[in-house]
Amino acid sequence: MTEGSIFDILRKQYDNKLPFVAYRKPDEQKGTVFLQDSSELFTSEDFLESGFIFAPFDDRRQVILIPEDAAQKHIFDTNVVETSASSAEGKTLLNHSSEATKEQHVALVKKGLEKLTSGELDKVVLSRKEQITLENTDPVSLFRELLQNYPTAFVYLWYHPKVGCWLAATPETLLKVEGNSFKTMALAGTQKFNGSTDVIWGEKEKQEQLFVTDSILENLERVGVPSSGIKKSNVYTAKAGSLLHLRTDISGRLHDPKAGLKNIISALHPTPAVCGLPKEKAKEFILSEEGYDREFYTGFLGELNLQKNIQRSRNTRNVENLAYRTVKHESALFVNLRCMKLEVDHANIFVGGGITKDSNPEAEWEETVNKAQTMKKVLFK
Ligand SMILES: C=C(O[C@@H]1C=C(C(=O)O)C=C[C@H]1O)C(=O)O
Repeated sequence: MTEGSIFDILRKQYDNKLPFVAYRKPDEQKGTVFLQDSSELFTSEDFLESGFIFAPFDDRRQVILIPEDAAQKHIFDTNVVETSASSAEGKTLLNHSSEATKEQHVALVKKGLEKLTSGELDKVVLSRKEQITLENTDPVSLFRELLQNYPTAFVYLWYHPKVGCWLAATPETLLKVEGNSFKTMALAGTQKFNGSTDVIWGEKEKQEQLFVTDSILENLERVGVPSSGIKKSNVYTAKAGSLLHLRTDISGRLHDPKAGLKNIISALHPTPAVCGLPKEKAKEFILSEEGYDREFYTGFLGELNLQKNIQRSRNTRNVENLAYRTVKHESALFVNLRCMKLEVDHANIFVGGGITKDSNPEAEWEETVNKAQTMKKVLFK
């Protein structure tokens, strides 16, 4: 499939109000498209189906599924994606955030700080929604811009006529499962990228990232993945667009991957990278105090139980093995960050940050302003 035609097909699907998703995984050249053949709203409860899932922050709400057997699948080459207009790189972006929004966010952070200093919470991720007025926005063109600007992110365009249209370039993996091995990451702590990844991190950032790592390890153990079977990288600095984060890679093995997917997802989601600690108390605070609906922001999305044929290695000594193919199931789920929801005449950008007792409300506001640039870069070009 040539890239020119795939974007035309996406536009047609969108104009026909039929569900679809187009995405490209981090650092990959190939993108994938699922085009659903009806406007039915499918859901997943146990994560046993195969397809592409789209899950909200609040895990009591329904998870949307594009089932593999109700969709056409295409692979396309993102390497040749050229955008017609000039690149957004280096443009001065308008800051549409009003003082009122700033005051509101700073007040929310201060409220969070009260719970942190009293010891009720150890960490809480607080966020806001920013509305940007748009004219004649073509989601497919925005998707192309995202592909070009963020090669190391998971970039997607997702649409369902009964739910809405979402795009993102997210740096965060929730869970990758291949056969019986899994990978996840603890990503938290933010600073602006100023030309080098060799930077110094403050105690606040180190602490908030450590909360995420420790909580992931504890929760995995709780669902039967012993810490002895888990590998953990050193903490390192990871670049995401014009931001830097602290990151730890975590990997291990599952006993029964397909049956255990629901278990492991509920152990991870929402991690303290997007919710807080203790999890339920932080979630309660977010739902009652943020004052808006996160919807799918800080939820997760991606490939669910897709079949992959694996040809056995040619190096094997047993020549008979060459005839075998093993079938493995793979899931690749990402946290929905650096995202926006497109409406008829505006976009909603969703941004937040982790608050600990050492947070400075003004600095937390600035962090959300910086995070909003990831989407603004493709909106204001
Ligand atoms: C909540 C967001 O990002 C998360 C919060 C971070 C932080 O608090 O430093 C960093 C990366 C993400 O885990 C967001 O982008 O909106």
